[in-house]
Amino acid sequence: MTPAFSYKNDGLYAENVSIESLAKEFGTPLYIYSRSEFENRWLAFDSAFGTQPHLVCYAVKTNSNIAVLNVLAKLGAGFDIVSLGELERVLKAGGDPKKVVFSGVAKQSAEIRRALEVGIRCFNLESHAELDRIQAVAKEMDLIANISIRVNPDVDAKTHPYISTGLKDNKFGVDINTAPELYADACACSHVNPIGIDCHIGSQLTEITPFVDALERVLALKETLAEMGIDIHHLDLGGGLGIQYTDETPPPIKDYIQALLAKLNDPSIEVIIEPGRAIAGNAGVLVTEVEYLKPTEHKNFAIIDAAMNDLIRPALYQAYQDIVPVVPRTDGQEAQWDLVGPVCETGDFLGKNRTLNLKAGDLLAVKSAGAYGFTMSSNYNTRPRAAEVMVKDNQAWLIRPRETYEDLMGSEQIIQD
Ligand SMILES: Cc1ncc(COP(=O)(O)O)c(C=O)c1O
Ligand SMILES: N[C@@H](CCCC[NH3+])C(=O)O
Repeated sequence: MTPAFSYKNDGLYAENVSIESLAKEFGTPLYIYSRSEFENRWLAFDSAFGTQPHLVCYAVKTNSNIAVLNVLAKLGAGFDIVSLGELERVLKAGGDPKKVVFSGVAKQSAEIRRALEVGIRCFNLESHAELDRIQAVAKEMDLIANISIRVNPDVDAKTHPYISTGLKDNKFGVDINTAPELYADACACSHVNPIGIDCHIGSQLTEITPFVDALERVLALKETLAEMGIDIHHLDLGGGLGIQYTDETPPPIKDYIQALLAKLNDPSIEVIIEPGRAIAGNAGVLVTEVEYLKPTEHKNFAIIDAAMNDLIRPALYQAYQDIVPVVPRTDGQEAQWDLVGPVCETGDFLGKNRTLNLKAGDLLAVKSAGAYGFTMSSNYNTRPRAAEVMVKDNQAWLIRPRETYEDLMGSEQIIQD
C-alpha cells in the first residue's frame, strides 16, 4: 500500500506525487490530501464491523471539501452533518440523504424543513425545545421525523477541555438520567418517531475505556426504554477516535470497534458511528513556504506564508502538529525555530521551538492537517483561503482553487447615499 506521505530521494511525496512539484504548480499555502488514505481509513471502519449491522457516517465538519465527500460517498459512506450548509455539500457530492444523521445543538426550522424534504435518516436532537421544533415542522409538512436523543453520559473523555463534549458541564446532549422522560414526550408527539440513542463524548480520544464506559450507560438507558415499551433500532456512538499527531498512541480502528461490539454483545442492533479526525487527520498536510528568517537574541522566528487563518488548531488548542521539510537540506545546520505566520496576532504560530535546518524559500509540510484544517480556516487579515489538491497514486486534482481577492470582496456593497 502506498503511504500517504513519505520521503523519496528528492523530497516528500504525497502518494507518488512530489510535494515540491505541487507547490510549484499551485502555490502555497496549499492543502494536499491523499485520496487513498481517506478511502482506506473509511473502509477500515466499515470492515471492522464484520456482520454487525452498521453505518459509518463521516463527520462532515472535519473536512467538507465536496471532492472528499464524493470519494467517501462512492464507497457508500453515511454522513454526520451539523448544518444545512453541510447537508447541501453532501447532496452536491452525491451522498445518499437516507444515510445522513443531523447532529448539533441548535437546528433551525429551515434546516429541519430541508432535511425532512430530502428524507434524512435521523435527527440527533439535544433538548426538549428542539423536540418541540422538530415536531412542529414535521407536522406542518405532514411527515414523520425519525429522531434519536443525544445523551450526555457524564464520562470524562480525557481530552482537551475545548473538545470534550460528554461532561455535565458541556452544552451538548441531555442528561442521561432525564432522557427517559424526553423519550416518553417524543413518543407522545404525532410526527416524531424515536428510533435511536445518540452519544458523542469528545474528540481526539486516545483510550478505548471512555467509549466503552459511555456505551455501558447508553445500554442501561436502552434497557430502561425497553421497560417503558420504547423500542430502539440503532445506537449512534458518535465519533472521537484520536490520531497520532506526535507521541500519542490511539488504538487501531479495529480494536476500538471490536471493544464496542464486545460490550454491546447484540449482533442484531444497528450501530452508527460518526468518525471524522480518524479518517481525515493523517490524510492531509498543509504546505507552506518560509518567507523570512528573523533570528533575534532571544528567539529565532521563521515567518512562513501559512498562518492561524489557514490552520487555527495550534493557536486555539495549543495543538502540536509535526512540521517537516519538504526537501531536507544537506547544507547549513539545524537551529530552534518558532514558525509564525504573517497575521497580526501573537497567537499566530503553527509550531514553537522546532529543530529545523531552514533557509528562506524552503518548503515545509505541516502534518496531520487533513482534519479541522481547511474547514476551520478564515479570511482574517483579508487573507485568501488556501488551495486544496487531492492526490491518488501519481495523479493530482485541484479540488478547490486558492481564493482570489475578487472572491473575498466581490459581494460586499458600498452604501450609495
Ligand atoms: C456530534 C459529533 N459527531 C462526530 C464528531 C467527529 O469527531 P471526531 O473528528 O473526533 O471523530 C464530532 C466532533 O467532535 C461531533 O461533535
Ligand atoms: N476542531 C477540533 C475538534 C472539535 C470537534 C468538533 N466537535 C480540533 O481541531 O481538534
